[in-house]
Amino acid sequence: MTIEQLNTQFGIAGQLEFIAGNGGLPMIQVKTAKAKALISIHAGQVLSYQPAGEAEDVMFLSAKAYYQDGKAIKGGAPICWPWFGADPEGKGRPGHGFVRNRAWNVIATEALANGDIKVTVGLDDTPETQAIWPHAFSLRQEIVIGDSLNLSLITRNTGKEKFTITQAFHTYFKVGDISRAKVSGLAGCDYLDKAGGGNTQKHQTGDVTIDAEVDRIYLNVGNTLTIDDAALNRCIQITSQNSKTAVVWNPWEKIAKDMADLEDHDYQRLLCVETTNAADDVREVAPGGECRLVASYRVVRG
Ligand SMILES: O=P(O)(O)OC[C@H]1O[C@H](O)[C@H](O)[C@@H](O)[C@@H]1O
Repeated sequence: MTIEQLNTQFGIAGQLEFIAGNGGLPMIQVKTAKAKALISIHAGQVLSYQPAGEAEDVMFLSAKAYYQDGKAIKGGAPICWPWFGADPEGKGRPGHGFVRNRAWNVIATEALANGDIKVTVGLDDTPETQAIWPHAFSLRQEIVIGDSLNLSLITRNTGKEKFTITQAFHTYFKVGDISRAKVSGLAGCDYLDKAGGGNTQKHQTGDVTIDAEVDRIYLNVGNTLTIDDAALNRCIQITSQNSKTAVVWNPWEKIAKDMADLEDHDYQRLLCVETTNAADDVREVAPGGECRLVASYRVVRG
């Protein structure tokens, strides 16, 4: 569909507009009394979310991000699906699955009675996806933009055999200074430490602080985590549903330098705190069944 057709069918006057974004990719711009947001239809990915009255975006978006078919967009809230991390079957398929680098569809847009905007984007199986992952599915992301940002990722099994998935909202949060940021809510949890390519189980005591590469899958987590960002003088509260694992990732200096789609110093300004079903938190979806992963983000002060 052209931008004009998208606006005719799904635009909401004064609040939601389709635009040609970076790389000419179709994007959805939302501006309401409560917040503004930018959503890419490519990858079905929220790129930006800023509540009204806040000086800074909640999300980090790389100035060197790719905006092209076949590539993931570095920043915002990429969707890892139907696997998180390396190919679980070791067949050489791409890390983090195959939906973060291809076009999705707009399913619906709606202005809710409370002033929030709801956008639903989705992807169904095609012969191309069947060749990568031989299952029939309907994947939907419901994005509700208001005082908080609520993301629901809904997997429906439209085939005749059960399948299993792991998945993530691989969200990049913007931080003012990584050396003064911390994550609370994970004390007492065990985690798989994947930094440096390792995979050892460790135990978290106290808040998580970052002064080197961090790549961890926390196990048996609760449903509220908080990023305390002293430099921006704000906290971001992350609440989840149907998630027993959370990933904390920061590439630190060397890996950031080696990534073509990050500026050298970006590691100081980003922190991924990912709401996931990862590691042993594997979900089985029966024929006709569904699995719903939910993450909500809210800026909290004081
Ligand atoms: O660069 P990407 O493919 O987007 O992955 C970035 C990172 O994502 C996750 O957090 C993984 O745990 C990391 O191992 C990975 O390096």
